[in-house]
Amino acid sequence: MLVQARSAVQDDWRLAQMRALLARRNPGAAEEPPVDILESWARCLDAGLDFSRPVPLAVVEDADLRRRRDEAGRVRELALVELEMLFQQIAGSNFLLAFADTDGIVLDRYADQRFATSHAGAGIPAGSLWTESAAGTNGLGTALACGRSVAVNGPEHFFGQFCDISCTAAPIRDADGRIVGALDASSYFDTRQRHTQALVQMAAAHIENVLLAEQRAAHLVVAIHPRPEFIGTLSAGLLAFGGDGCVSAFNARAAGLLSGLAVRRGTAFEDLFNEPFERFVARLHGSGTRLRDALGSVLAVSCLQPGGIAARRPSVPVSAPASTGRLPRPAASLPAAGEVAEDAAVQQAYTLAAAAVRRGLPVLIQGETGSGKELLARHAHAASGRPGPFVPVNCGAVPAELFEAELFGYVGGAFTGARRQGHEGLLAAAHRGTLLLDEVGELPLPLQAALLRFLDDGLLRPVGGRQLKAVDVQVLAATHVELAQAAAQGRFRADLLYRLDAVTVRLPPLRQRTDFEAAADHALRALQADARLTPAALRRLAEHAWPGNFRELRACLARALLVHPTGLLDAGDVAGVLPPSQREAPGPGLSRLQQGATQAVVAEYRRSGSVSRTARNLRVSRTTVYRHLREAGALD
Ligand SMILES: Nc1ncnc2c1ncn2[C@@H]1O[C@H](COP(=O)(O)OP(=O)(O)OP(=O)(O)O)[C@@H](O)[C@H]1O
Repeated sequence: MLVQARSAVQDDWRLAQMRALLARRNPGAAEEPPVDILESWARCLDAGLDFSRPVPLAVVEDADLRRRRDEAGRVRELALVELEMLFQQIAGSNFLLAFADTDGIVLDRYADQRFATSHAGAGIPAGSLWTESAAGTNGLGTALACGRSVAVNGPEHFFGQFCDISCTAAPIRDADGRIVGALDASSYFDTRQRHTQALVQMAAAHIENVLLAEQRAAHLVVAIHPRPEFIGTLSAGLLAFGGDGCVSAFNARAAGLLSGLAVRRGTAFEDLFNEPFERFVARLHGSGTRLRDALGSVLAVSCLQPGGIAARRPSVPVSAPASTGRLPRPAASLPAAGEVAEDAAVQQAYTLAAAAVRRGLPVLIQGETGSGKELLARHAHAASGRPGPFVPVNCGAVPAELFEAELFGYVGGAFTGARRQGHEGLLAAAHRGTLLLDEVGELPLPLQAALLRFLDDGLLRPVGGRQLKAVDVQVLAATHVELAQAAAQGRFRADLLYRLDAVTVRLPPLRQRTDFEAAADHALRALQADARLTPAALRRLAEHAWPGNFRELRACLARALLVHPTGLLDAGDVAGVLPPSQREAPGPGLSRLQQGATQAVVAEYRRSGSVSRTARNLRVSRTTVYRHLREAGALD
């Protein structure tokens, strides 16, 4: 395969050169370089690249980047959700994740703060071009060129300038088997992690499965695996069949599980399995169907999508997705009209929470009071597609001694004051739905143990009763305190924290949101449809720290409308209803609210690195930023 057109002698010579160079670059490496790397080096040499003369990284214009993002459409949407999931899984390990289109151009990147600002991380901006012919052997370019997942470790990069990073990338294919993009994870060579390649491959495989089902919506899609418990996981093979009984799409796992048989688009069902297609369809159940392949192996089969075939045969029910559920589901749920979510961090929180609940993972929602945690939880429930109800419970509002009975239910006469007929409890009420444990940090310690036990086995033990009851509940938890800190201080069980925070989403406080003006405008119009804030009033509101977030904002505006029923509010009008400490000129002995505002300004200044950016992001004047920075002694 390697440089087939050349003579064997030339090949040997070039191969020896490449091996020698790789060995010189990486003297510690004992192993022979992988064949994908050697082949890639050969392609780079054929393309006329010279490793001693690196070319500058090419970056497309903003307009081109925007057009490409639009064109990537659904694949990009799915890739962003996967990148967010990956980001959570490998967070903190100093890496960068990227999605690139088929031309090798990075459309989106997610990075650890540390890596993003490092020399290597800053070298992989959105819009940068990573084909082999432009950047030599590298994760994205090489995965796109060879059509397989690859890891390119440090010195295996063709150009020396990338030798301190490691990339692992996987191409994404659509239902027709065409490459439609690629995912990549890059980190410093010396801190690379072994499991990253598997995670990236799994993310790409999941996108491929969703594309297969969506692009063959009118076809029968089945999952196959030798062991029924693996149906519904990423190890299952997927096969789509058209009405003619021929394969119309398949994933790589299906080809692997049916190795030895000619799995191709167009192959007839009967060439793969020992049964006529029509008979198979007639007896196909949601799950638990068995099927013998043409080589005699028995497979468990489950119908994921009946397609048009169900219309002809109403006897084909769709199996319920397993809780590992990496199966196609509706698109991510973003807030509805009337709710404000233009801020990128907020949108990311919504998308991530939706992606997590579709996989049945617990989600921990972190955010200040009134920042919209419950609203986000309601959206996550809607996105999960679970048929049961959404049940919110405020862990701080129920007296500790009654909480166990509230949560797990009780049998009649279990304690003084108990109802005669007993009470089913909130977890039972949330069966097949979602339970939100709001202010979960307030959960009394003994109840934390009971909740942990429930999360482990899904069984309810009603107070005073003996009978266990199995329920299916998606648990979400919300908190305004840092639970990790509470766990370190022994106020919260660390093992419960690990169960609840499989995925953590953070809602930014109102003062850090880039959509603050829209939020204020929306809150005002919800109170009085024809009311309006002047630009000066908006600026004045943006200077306030809003420790109570949306709730405080609404209360302030309601007060302003009481005083000014005409509804046209100027800076002075809103200043008049802000808490007193916010109206005074700042002086020594700052109030808590002022301290909050100062902290917010300092945090944003440290994050963005400039006074102008801080002013723009927080929507306050540069003078205000300077004032707070001076107060905090944060100006050099
Ligand atoms: N993005 C938004 N757009 C418009 N209104 C919002 C938004 N987010 C929250 N709100 C409104 O703000 C109020 C508080 O929201 P929510 O109860 O979800 O906050 P929370 O973080 O759960 O509060 P707490 O910590 O006090 O429980 C609600 O009335 C909600 O409708």
